[in-house]
Amino acid sequence: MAQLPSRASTSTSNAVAAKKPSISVRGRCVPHTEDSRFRVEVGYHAELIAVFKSIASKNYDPATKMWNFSLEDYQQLMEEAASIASVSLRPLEGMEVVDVASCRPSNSAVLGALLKLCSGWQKPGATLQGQCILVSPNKFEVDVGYNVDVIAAFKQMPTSSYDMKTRKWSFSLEDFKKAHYFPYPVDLLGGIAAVEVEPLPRAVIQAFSASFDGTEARSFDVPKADLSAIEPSLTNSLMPFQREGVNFAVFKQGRLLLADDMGLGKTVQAICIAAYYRNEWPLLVVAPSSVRFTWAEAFRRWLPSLSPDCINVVVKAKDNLRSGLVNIVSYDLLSRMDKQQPGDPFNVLIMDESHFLKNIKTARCKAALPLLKAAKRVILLSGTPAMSRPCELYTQILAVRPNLFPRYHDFGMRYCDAKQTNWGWDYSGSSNLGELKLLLEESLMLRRLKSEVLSQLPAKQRKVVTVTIDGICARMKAALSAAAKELSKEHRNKTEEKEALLIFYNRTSEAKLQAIMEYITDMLECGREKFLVFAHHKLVLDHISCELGKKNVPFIRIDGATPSLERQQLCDKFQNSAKTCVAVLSITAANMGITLHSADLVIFAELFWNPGVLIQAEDRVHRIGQTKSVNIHYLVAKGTADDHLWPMIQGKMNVLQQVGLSESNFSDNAVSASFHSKDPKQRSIMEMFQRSFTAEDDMDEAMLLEAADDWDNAPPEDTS
Ligand SMILES: Nc1ncnc2c1ncn2[C@@H]1O[C@H](COP(=O)(O)OP(=O)(O)OP(=O)(O)O)[C@@H](O)[C@H]1O
Repeated sequence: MAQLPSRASTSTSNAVAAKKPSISVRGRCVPHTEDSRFRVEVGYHAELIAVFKSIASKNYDPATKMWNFSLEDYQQLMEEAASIASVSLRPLEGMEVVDVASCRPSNSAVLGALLKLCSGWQKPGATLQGQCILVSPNKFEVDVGYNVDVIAAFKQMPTSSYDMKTRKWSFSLEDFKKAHYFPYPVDLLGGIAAVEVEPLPRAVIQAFSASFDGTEARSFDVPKADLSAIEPSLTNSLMPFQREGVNFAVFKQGRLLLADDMGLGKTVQAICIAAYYRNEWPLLVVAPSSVRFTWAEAFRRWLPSLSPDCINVVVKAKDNLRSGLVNIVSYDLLSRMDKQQPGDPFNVLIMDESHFLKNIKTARCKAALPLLKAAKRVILLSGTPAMSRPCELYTQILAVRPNLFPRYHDFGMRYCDAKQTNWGWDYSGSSNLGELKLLLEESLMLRRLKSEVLSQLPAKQRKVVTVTIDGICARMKAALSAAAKELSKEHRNKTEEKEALLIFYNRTSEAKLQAIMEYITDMLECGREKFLVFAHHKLVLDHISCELGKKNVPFIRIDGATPSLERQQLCDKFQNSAKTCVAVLSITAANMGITLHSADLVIFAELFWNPGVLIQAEDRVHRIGQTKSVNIHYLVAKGTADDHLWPMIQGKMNVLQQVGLSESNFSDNAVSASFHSKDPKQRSIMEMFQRSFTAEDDMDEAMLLEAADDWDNAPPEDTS
């Protein structure tokens, strides 16, 4: 049996002395040629480079192979460098010395040693593997199988506690310092050859350094920002939670992911945060193309002192991206303006609907990343930062805190349940979601739910309405069952499988046309004054519009073909005219950036595979200003692709809920149970749906949308 250190032998001084990290890289800060800058003369060290890259004012000089920075960032750089145990930087002469010891009394040694544990903990011969997981801001758990030596080691920890229910041991972070207890359990277990315990990730240790230390202010003690320089008409309009949002942003030095629920006023908060940094403008707002003009309108409303001439909405790729004090551009246009980008960096950047950045391989993300890297203030906005799974958060984390997870693989291993497959690594899963939620909230994300901050906002009621397709003609029935049969076959490859799914989805839209219109007619006849109808296929949108026209029902329609400028006018018409009672909306083109809360009913004529998009669409009515209880009706037809889409939506939603990114629960509806098919053949189709639509979602979406367009452009089939 391995010899365990006795409690007496782990007195603080001995343990720390024994574990004192050795410094492998020494460097120094010296004044740079340019005024108000300094450079760091130091040899190569990967972690230190990651710190350098995270500093807003960084600049690399290829001639000298040295990094230089603005003096404004001196304190931040020295503090971050101090947390790397093996690095020592001599302070800048003549500058106020950053007394790391006084910043983090006794913490830096502990922290440095903890960070050192993040590498080299693997034991190739270990037969029992475990993992440390953060379970609250000051507590972590060790998830490891039974081993008598491990239990003995755990019992030596002063704060250890055993949960009989979960059968897990947990320990306090803060007591590391308080109890002068060192080393960490991973080290304590170091002597047990058969056991390997993965420590907390480096990002967690850095983000929660205050908890190890217990002296620094934690983010819930966010100080009140001084907003006196901002025009009072704006600051006085802020609701208390919005004011807290601005405080948080200033506390985080203007770098954050504001992930408030849809409709909580992220726009006004972002404008106020940007206004706080007004002396660093020009400002760039990157938004989906459909909401560019809504942004311009919001600046005029909230910052009336800003001359309208200063607002530049970019509409063509050859327009000047930098001609205004406030510049607004769409993601797609930005990716076509690459040539213009080498210019002065934008110091202040707002990225609306930042989940648009979820795939690093897309042109829009590639175009945005250099701007994000160069910007000093990065304000990301999204009510749904991840639409279906944690890997979608990575680029947003990288944009706000580049040094938290410089390597995607590390993030993937920890939070995406990364698995090696024949085709490479698969990061589409999820793991340690509780820890990820804590980490995001501590380091970069602020998310408030409507239920928390708007007690007066009425509830949202969801209902699954089973519609029948019994009335469809025999030919269509045959086509639908052929599509279902085709899907249940063995497929040679994923492309074939997806094609079969698409055909089934498209056939479903045709089959539902009649039932959808019957339901809408019922709603009109039973006196529903105003409601939204969302659909995905053009065929369905056209059918609804045409039938409403025949019935002389005034309606508006917003789809992918509606010009951005017209969208706001149509919304105003719907909001202000009592006569306009239906809004016919495309799920993909009208799910964001618009307010239609004069209605209190939303009907989904079709389902969509991405639950984030559905929730966004629902929240066009469930937002500030809504006074009535909101009803959402999902029309689901048995015997169609809906049987499979609905359980898939529920599954994805559960993952988002665990990471705190959705309070919406699609599974609490009693009706939903009936959509889990018991037929083993159908079940396998459902699994196929899940498989096909979980990997490479972007590709799927593009492919699906394209396929749906092709389908829509084909002559409609007889629906009688
Ligand atoms: N402090 C405020 N005073 C008055 N109206 C407000 C305030 N904050 C927000 N609103 C209004 O609430 C509505 C929702 O705000 P906004 O569109 O900014 O929400 P959001 O969080 O960006 O939503 P989404 O994520 O859906 O885009 C808008 O009509 C906005 O004008």
